[in-house]
Amino acid sequence: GVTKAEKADVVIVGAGLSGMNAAMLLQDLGMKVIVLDANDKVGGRVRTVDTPDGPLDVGASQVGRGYARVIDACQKLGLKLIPEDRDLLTFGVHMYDQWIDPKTWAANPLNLTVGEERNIPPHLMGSSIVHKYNPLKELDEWLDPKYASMDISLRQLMQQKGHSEAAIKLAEYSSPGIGVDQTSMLRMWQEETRGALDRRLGTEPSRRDHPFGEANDHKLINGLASISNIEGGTFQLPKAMAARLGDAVRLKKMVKQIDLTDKSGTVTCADGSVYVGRFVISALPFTMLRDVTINGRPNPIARKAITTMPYANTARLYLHVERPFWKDDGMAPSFSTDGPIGMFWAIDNHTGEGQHRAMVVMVGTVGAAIARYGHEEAIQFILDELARLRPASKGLVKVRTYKDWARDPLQRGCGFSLAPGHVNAYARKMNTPWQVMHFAGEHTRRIDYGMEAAMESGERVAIEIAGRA
Ligand SMILES: Cc1cc2nc3c(=O)[nH]c(=O)nc-3n(C[C@H](O)[C@H](O)[C@H](O)COP(=O)(O)OP(=O)(O)OC[C@H]3O[C@@H](n4cnc5c(N)ncnc54)[C@H](O)[C@@H]3O)c2cc1C
Repeated sequence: GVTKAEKADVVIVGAGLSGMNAAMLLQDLGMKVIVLDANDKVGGRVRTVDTPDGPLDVGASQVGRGYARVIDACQKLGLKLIPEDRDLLTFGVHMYDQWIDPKTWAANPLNLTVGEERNIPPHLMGSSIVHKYNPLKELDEWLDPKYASMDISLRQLMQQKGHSEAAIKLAEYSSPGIGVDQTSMLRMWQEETRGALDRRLGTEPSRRDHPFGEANDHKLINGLASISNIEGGTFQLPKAMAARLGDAVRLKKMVKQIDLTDKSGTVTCADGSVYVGRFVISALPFTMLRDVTINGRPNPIARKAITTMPYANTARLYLHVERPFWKDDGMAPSFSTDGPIGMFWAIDNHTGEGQHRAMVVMVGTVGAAIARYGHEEAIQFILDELARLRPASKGLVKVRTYKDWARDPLQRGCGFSLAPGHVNAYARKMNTPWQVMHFAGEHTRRIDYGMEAAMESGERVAIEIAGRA
C-alpha cells in the first residue's frame, strides 16, 4: 500500500550524541523534530556493555575537564560525573621481536635513528614528532588556508624535516591517526591542539609520568577530575537524552534515501516509512551516509567528502586479570608492540594486588588490520599473541568482551580522518548545507574532539537551522 509521509520541522538522521543534541535544542525552540536511527538503541559510538565486572564502555568513556557541552548535558539530565578509575600501569616495549628498555634505547644497537631522534623512545616516535612540529595555537587554525601547505602526511613532513628512514619506520607504529601515509598533519594537529587545552586545565606537567598520564591525575578542580566518567556507564547520557526527546526518537529506521529540494527534504527508510521535513540533518558518519542515495542539486564538494573521507578503527579486547601475572614474569605490566596486537594496557586496581582489568588496544594500522578477522577468530588470535609475548599471562586472563568498530555494520569505523590533501579539497567547505540538509556528526567538528565534537556539531546545525527557519 501507499505509506503516508509523516511531517516535521526537522528530520534528523542518526541518534548519536550529535543528532540528539541538535534535536533537544530545536525542540526547546518549539520545533517538531523526528530522530531516526537504524539501531535498536540510541547512542551510536557511545555504548556500555554489562559484564561480571560491572558496566563497561566499549565506545566513548572519557569526559575531559574542558567538555563544556557534555558536562552541561549531564548536569541538566541529572547524571553524575565520577573521577575516572583507570590508572595505567608502567609500559614495556616489545619491538624487533625482543623486549626493549626505553631507558637504554639511545645506546641500543637496534636503534638506527640519528642525532636527537635517538633519545625518543621507539613507541613514542610518531606522537613526539607530531608534537614537535605542531604550529597551531588556536583551536580552529587547522582550517586556516595559511596552513594549506601542511596538508601532507607524517612521512612527507619527516622527509621535509630531514628525519632518518629508521625514525619514519618507527613512526609507522605510533603515529596518531591512521598511519604515516594515510592522515593529514592538519588532522593530527587539530586533535593534538585540542588535547593540549584539556591538559592545561589544571594538570601539572610534572605529574605526566607516562604517555596517558593526564588520565592519571585524580586531583579535583571545581569538583572535576582531569578525566571523568559518567556513573553507570557513558550510555546513561544518550539514554537520558532519548528519554527527554520522548516519541520523537524512532528506532530500527534504516534510512535509505534522501530527496532534497530548496523547500523540503524527504527521507525514506528501508521499511518503506517516509518522513518529510522543512529541514533535514544528517548526523551519520560518512561511512554510513555513503550508502544512502541522495538526490538533489549537484554538490561535488559534499559528494567528495561523503564518498572519500577515511575512517580510523579502534578494536579492543577487554580482559579480566585473575592474578597480576607481571609479578610472575617480572616485566612491566603494560606494553607497546610493533606486532599485530598494538598495546596491552594493564589497569591498576589501586592496590597492585589481586584482580585487575586489562585491555588490548588496537588503533592505527594495527586497528585496520585486525578488522579482517571475525569476532571469535580475532579473540583467539589476540589471546594467542598475548600468550606468545607474555607466557605468564596464560590461563590468567578472562575475556569480558571484544569490540571492533570497523566491523560494526552501523558504524564501520571509530572516528573520521582526513587524508593528505583532504583539508584543501573539501574540509573547509563540507559543512555548507546541501539545500535543506545540514551536516552534523563528530566528523564535522571545527574546534573540539570526541563526544564534545559531536555535541559541538549538533549545536552548530541547530543554530544554522534556527537562523533559516
Ligand atoms: C572505541 C571508541 C572510544 C572512544 N572514546 C572516547 C572518549 O573516551 N571520549 C570521547 O569524548 N569520545 C570518545 N570517542 C568518540 C565518540 O564516541 C564520538 O565522537 C561520538 O560518540 C560520535 O557521535 P556522533 O553523533 O557524531 O555519531 P554516532 O555516535 O556514530 O551516531 C551515528 C548514529 O547513526 C546511526 N546510523 C548509521 N547508519 C544509519 C542509517 N542508514 N539510518 C539511520 N541511522 C543510522 C547509528 O546507529 C548511530 O546511532 C570514542 C569512540 C570510539 C569508537
